[in-house]
Amino acid sequence: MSTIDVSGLVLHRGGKRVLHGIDLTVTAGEITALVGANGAGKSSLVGAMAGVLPLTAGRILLDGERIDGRSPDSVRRAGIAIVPEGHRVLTSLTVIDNLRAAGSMLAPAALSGAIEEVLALFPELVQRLEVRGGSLSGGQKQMVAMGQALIARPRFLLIDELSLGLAPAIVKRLAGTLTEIAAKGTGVLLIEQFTTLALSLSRQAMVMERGNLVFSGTAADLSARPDILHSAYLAGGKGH
Ligand SMILES: Nc1ncnc2c1ncn2[C@@H]1O[C@H](COP(=O)(O)OP(=O)(O)OP(=O)(O)O)[C@@H](O)[C@H]1O
Repeated sequence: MSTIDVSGLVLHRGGKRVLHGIDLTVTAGEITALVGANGAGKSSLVGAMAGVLPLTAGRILLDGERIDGRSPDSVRRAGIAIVPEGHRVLTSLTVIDNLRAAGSMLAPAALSGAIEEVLALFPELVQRLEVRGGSLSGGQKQMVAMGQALIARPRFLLIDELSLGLAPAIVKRLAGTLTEIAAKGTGVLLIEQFTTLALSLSRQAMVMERGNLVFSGTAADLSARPDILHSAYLAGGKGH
């Protein structure tokens, strides 16, 4: 079974220690939820796993091979793609050019096959291929952002906030696709502010509090422990 294994991950940002020794495993073919208050360190963790933020200490293994210290591009080529917070797309490029740009490392035949696969997941985009990114709705932007991450057929997808700023109907629709992506074998690490949604989609779940993991187990076990979530969100100072 394909896995990402993080151990002893310590990270500093702006001279401040923000992750204090994280151990976790993300497994292919399922969704793992990562929840916690604002500032708990979720984005920092995902940034470190994607090669964007350099570790102070610790290791990140992809199928047993070390990937920490590699560039974001190299991590991506190894099979880990990130959907950054805020459903960012290239606003002046059309939808099709956003997808082409994300797949520029692929040979032309592979690229058109990969674009077809993305459009099969997000058929709403078919009618909007020539629309500029900046003119899309938030939900459509998130589809493009997810499509960009999926274009290189990653083994793992790290999603920093699926639902932020999106209408509930769109979130539900995107959640369905996420389940489909995981069922096809991709491992998904899902940061999500709506814990009920995150836990309903996930098999495993983790809770972060002030740079530490304070829970790691099944989503079902966490759902039965509202005290853990309550205290994690209070610790952040901004209740959810
Ligand atoms: N660019 C940065 N430079 C310095 N410190 C940062 C930077 N970004 C975040 N931090 C700090 O890192 C810590 C973790 O923040 P991080 O954004 O990873 O948390 P988060 O759980 O993802 O929260 P959010 O949901 O608000 O994104 C916080 O103390 C934050 O102030």
